Amino acid sequence: MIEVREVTKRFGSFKALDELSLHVEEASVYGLLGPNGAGKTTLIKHLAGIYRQDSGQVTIDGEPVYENPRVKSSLVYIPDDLYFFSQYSIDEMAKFYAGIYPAWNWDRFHLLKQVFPLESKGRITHLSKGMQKQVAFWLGICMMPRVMILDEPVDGLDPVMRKKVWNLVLQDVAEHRTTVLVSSHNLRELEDVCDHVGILHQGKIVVERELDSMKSDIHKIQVAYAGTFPEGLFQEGETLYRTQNGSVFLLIVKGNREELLSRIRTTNPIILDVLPLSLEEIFIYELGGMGYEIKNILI
Ligand SMILES: Nc1ncnc2c1ncn2[C@@H]1O[C@H](COP(=O)(O)OP(=O)(O)OP(=O)(O)O)[C@@H](O)[C@H]1O
Repeated sequence: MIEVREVTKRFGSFKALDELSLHVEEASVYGLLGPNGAGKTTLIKHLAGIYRQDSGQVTIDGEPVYENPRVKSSLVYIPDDLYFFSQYSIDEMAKFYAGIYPAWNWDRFHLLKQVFPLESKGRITHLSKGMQKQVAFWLGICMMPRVMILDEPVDGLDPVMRKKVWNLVLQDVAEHRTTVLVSSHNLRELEDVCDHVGILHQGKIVVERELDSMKSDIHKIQVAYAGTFPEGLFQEGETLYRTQNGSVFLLIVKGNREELLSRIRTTNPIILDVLPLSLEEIFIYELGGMGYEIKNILI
């Protein structure tokens, strides 16, 4: 389990993380979203034990991460900018990691040759960016980590390989209770794999939600009336958004779906439809409701 408590990190006088708190349950996948410069990589480098926070705590399974070899030996960090020893082949890199990761699994390494179509004797640094990313996952998965920290993980991978890589990671979450934190700009990508998503903005988590409950809690409703809109139909805070086109109203409302619908029916609408709502729309309306400049937060 990953726990970040009131962490602040300054670079000079600039506060990159501002009393940030975050919690990731064991065997779950947490998606970290945010615009450029929000602080995602800075946070991730704290989780990987590369940066030391100015204040606050960063722990994994209750132990501080920074300068803690025991925690690091069960943690895999796949950064956006990968690094491999310049002369090493995949086989040589695997031998190197096998020597430092106690849970390294050679059977997995050989089995995964079927998934990653790469020549394991060639130099890694001669491979393309996407192929090097495949190597990072191949080796990372063989370390049998308890925690995986992934920064823009599938950036550079083709769609087929993205799917394969996510399948492997999610299989470990299900079978080995691996805990995953993944940063991305792509909400659509996170929607398929995460069970929690947090949005980071100017060094703070501004929204954090469990995806299943979020989707069942917010609704897009189209409704039309012969007369005027029955003001007072919704309580304060229930309506996140309302727009009117002639006699038709488009509403984004929070609450129990059946309860909301039966309440609306009592006002005798001439049209009442529930429309599909994407995760992206939910975040946009929620953030808008909180007074954030949405276009600056979600891309
Ligand atoms: N080593 C550093 N020295 C000074 N400022 C830094 C340093 N690292 C990060 N920053 C600043 O901290 C802020 C957060 O940077 P960070 O790389 O964490 O953002 P990010 O959310 O990962 O952005 P992106 O999506 O562009 O990768 C930025 O304003 C950046 O300029």
